[in-house]
Amino acid sequence: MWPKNPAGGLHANEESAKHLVGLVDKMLRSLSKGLGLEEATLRDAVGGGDLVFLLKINYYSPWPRPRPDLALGVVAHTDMSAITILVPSLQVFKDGHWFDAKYVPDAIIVHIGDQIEILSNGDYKSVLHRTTVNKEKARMSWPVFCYPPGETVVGPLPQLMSDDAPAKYKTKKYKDYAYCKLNKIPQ
Ligand SMILES: O=C(O)CCC(=O)C(=O)O
Ligand SMILES: [Fe+2]
Repeated sequence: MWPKNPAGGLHANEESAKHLVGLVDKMLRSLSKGLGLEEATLRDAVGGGDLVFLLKINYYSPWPRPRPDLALGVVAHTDMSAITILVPSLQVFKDGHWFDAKYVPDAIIVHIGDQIEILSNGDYKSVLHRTTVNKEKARMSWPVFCYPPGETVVGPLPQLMSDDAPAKYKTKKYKDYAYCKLNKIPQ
């Protein structure tokens, strides 16, 4: 699916994919530990070695109209993935305000996606984010969405639930979650 041009593009993509797989593995281990669980818990819950990595290329053309600050590239949303890896230059919502996640050379952003929020029964929050447009410059972003195979059943982890902490989310197949999200049907 990867085009032959630009030359070297395929190689660069394969190399970065290798690093990404390792990084995501580390992140999921740390996130599991943060919940007081076995390191492999979240990774196993999102499909283990079958976790899907989807690279999406976004192109935002310049917006040479009055008040580009009022136009949005992508409206506010959370990602339905487990986690998303991308380079910062978007806005995230925290404590009732939008903040610029400034570009820091060599840094990446890791979004918690909906599936990790569900598995953690709300202990981790799927980040609400959006993108803006620029008057003169086009902008591109290359987020990688990491999500479970469609048949994977995702719900709050039983280890995290008790009489005091009942399930806050439904348990369902990822493909059914994605269908509802994409079609704006309540989960
Ligand atoms: O363009 C970006 O930086 C992020 C895009 C985004 O949030 C998405 O594609 O889900
Ligand atoms: Fe997003």
